[in-house]
Amino acid sequence: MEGVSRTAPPRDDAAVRLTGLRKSYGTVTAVDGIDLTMRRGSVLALLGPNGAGKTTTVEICEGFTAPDAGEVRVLGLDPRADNDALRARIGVMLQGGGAYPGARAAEMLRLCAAYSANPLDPEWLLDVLGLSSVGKVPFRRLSGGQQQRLSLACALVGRPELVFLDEPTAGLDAHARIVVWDLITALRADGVSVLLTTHMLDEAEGLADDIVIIDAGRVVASGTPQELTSHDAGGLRISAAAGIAITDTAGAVSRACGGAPVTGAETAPGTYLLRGPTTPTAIAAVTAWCAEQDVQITELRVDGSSLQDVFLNLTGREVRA
Ligand SMILES: Nc1ncnc2c1ncn2[C@@H]1O[C@H](COP(=O)(O)OP(=O)(O)OP(=O)(O)O)[C@@H](O)[C@H]1O
Repeated sequence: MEGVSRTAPPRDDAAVRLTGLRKSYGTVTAVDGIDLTMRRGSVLALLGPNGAGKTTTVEICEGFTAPDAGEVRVLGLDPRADNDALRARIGVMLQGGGAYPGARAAEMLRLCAAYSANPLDPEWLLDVLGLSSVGKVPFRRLSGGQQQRLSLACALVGRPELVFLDEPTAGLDAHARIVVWDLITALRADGVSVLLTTHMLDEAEGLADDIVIIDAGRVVASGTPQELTSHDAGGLRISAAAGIAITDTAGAVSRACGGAPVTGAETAPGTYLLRGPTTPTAIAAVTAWCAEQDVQITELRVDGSSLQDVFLNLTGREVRA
């Protein structure tokens, strides 16, 4: 309009931006105030134990689930209000194929490709994912791993700018898993943003630029794999009878290590973590103290600062709890 100056709204450069996201199902709080920013062109892994709220978060981003509260921006758009505009720009890996179970694999992929103005070549994608030989097989007759790979192909065939992958390698054999990892790496090199959920720490560590660990619907840690692991100093993990005086053990280790700070905690009955030095002197001090107290150690392990340890320390659970 002449004489009216319009200022374009600022472009949201994040692939995904979540602010104060909440979602409950009846009395169950699935997402309890998640804030998250995902950079465009990056791979972000959402990690968390079962029931942490990963799938709910992703479903909200995809526009399938409405949040109770909070703001959601995906490629700068509202996934529900702007669903049509967004649908053409994102790829979603639906569990179970999200398709007519009678459709043949290649047919299904071509159908998905037909929704896009500039799709990838479906035959090429079938080949890359090792599905060429089952192109004529109906979806329901494919093995679980083949169905999984076809779902991935359907998510990618439209050349999305951003793709959501909910446990993309769950149930795949080692070879297929590597194929999928290579594909995700290639997508990232092409500038595609990838948000994946996973229970596999090596997958998150190997693929992701950024990791967000969620537990009970909240973000408990986030950062690059290096940032997450460098904050955790590690320690000595001990298994012995329940109820030993672990603070005394910590004191003995500290004295042996020249007064270095050492803290001790019983993380589960009979399982202890001594945070502090993990040197041969520290280990010798632990075994000497246990010998003096007649405490039988059944396991003594040096915890490095692996993502597994970070995860365990933050959530108190193994990844598949
Ligand atoms: N449609 C639903 N109706 C009721 N409760 C639900 C629904 N979807 C999820 N929940 C509950 O919300 C919580 C979070 O579930 P969600 O599936 O988001 O977790 P998750 O981290 O993806 O778990 P998993 O790794 O087991 O898939 C769980 O307690 C779950 O039982």
